[in-house]
Amino acid sequence: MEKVIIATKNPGKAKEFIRMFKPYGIEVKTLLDFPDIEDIEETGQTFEENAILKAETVCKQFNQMVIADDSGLIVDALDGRPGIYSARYAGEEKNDEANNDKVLNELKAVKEKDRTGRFYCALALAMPGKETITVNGKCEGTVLFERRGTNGFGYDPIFYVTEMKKSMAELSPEEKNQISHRKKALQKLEEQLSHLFLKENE
Ligand SMILES: O=c1nc[nH]c2c1ncn2[C@H]1C[C@H](O)[C@@H](COP(=O)(O)OP(=O)(O)OP(=O)(O)O)O1
Ligand SMILES: [Mg+2]
Repeated sequence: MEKVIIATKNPGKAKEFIRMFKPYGIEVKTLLDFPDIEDIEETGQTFEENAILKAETVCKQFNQMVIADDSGLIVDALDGRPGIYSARYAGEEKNDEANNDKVLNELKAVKEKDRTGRFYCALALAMPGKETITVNGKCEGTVLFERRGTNGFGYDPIFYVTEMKKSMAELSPEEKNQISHRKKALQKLEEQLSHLFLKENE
C-alpha cells in the first residue's frame, strides 16, 4: 500500500491516523485535503454499516483504496447511547463540549461502579473491484464525573481508561495510539492484510 485516503472530516481522527501510518511510510490523505467532497449521510444502523457507507462512497469518487472510521462512545447506564449518534448527540452542529455536557448530565446520579462503557471503532477498507473489509476495536473504561486532561478530541476528557489509569485526554498522542479503539481496529486490519502493510526498515 503506497497511499490511502481516510474518509474523515474529523481533524482529531485525521491526526491519529497520520501518526499511526507513519511507521509504514504510507501516504495518508483525509477529506480535509479535499474540502469539495460533500458530507456523507450516516444512515446505517451500526458503526460497521456507516463505515462501509463512507469508505465505499469515497472509494467510488477517487477509484482508490479508502479507509473509513465510524466510532463513538457506548455507555452501559444509557443503554448504549450515545453510540452511533455520538457525533451529533447534543445537536446537529457536532459540538464536543455540548456532547460531553449532555453525557455528564445524564449520568449525574449514576454511581461510579455503574458508569462503565467503551469507545468503539469500526473501520472499513474499500478497494476498487474488491470486497470491502471491516474490522473493529474497543477500549474499555468508565465515564468520569468531570472533565480531565486536554489532549485528544471528542469524549476523551470524560473517559477514564481502565488499562492506563488516566483519562483519555490525559494520555499523550503516542500513549493513546497504543491502546485506543482506533489502534486496535487498525491492528486487526493489518493482521488481515499484512501483505499490504509493510513497515519501513524491516
Ligand atoms: O478516540 C476518540 N476520542 C473521543 N471521542 C471519540 C473518539 N472516537 C470517536 N469519538 C467520538 C467523536 C464523535 O462525537 C464520534 C464519532 O462520530 P463519527 O461519525 O465516527 O465521526 P465524525 O462525524 O466526527 O467524522 P467523520 O464521520 O467525518 O469521520 O465519536
Ligand atoms: Mg460522522
